[in-house]
Amino acid sequence: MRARDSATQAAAERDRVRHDDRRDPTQSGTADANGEHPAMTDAAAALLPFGTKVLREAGAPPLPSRIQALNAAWRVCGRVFTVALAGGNNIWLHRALYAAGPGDVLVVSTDSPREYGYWGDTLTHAALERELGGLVIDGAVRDSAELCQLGFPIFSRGRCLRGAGKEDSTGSLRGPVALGSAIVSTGDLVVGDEDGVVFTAPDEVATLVRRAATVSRT
Ligand SMILES: O=C([O-])CC(=O)C(=O)O
Ligand SMILES: [Mg+2]
Repeated sequence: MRARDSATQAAAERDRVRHDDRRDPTQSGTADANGEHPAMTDAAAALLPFGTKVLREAGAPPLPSRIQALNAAWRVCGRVFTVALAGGNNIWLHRALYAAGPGDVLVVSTDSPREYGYWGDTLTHAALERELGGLVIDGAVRDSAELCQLGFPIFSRGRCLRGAGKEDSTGSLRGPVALGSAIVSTGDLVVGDEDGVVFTAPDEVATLVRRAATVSRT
């Protein structure tokens, strides 16, 4: 099977799973034939049953509201892998694809006042091949029709036609990144849905889940 065919099939399967029941931990995320979530950490699986609104009310810090799902039906939940980009250049995203692991969600800061389309269909096909969990970027993306078909969950500032350069440039992987006033670290957990994106440190997950269960009941 050609790589693109298998990536498209994988995306279709993810989309099917995601749409079946977006709040049921046995049905959401990237499930294998046994319904298991091999790429999802236990901490991410604990957050999976809750929407961002409940998690926010339970105390999870939000990312800036300018970062929204490209398709409102998408949901993302996983371990964070951070990427810092120099404005107008996406070489560190290409590097991140091969440094991040299955299930990881790339959380990306950019430092340019001008807008660029940092991510598109080519990077999405590579991310699907690498079984990454999603993209959260404080910047824009392009090729949006293809992105919506591929189903890889993308949360961004919207769309921009201007392409990003690929020259070697300043940037980093795995360091703390600032998205607005939120500081996100590799190993944090991130959840995104139609209302926005929240994140949490791993040692806060148990408390957050307890509070979220209470919020859900009230
Ligand atoms: O310029 C880039 O690498 C972003 C893009 O359009 C793609 O991934 O298809
Ligand atoms: Mg493209």
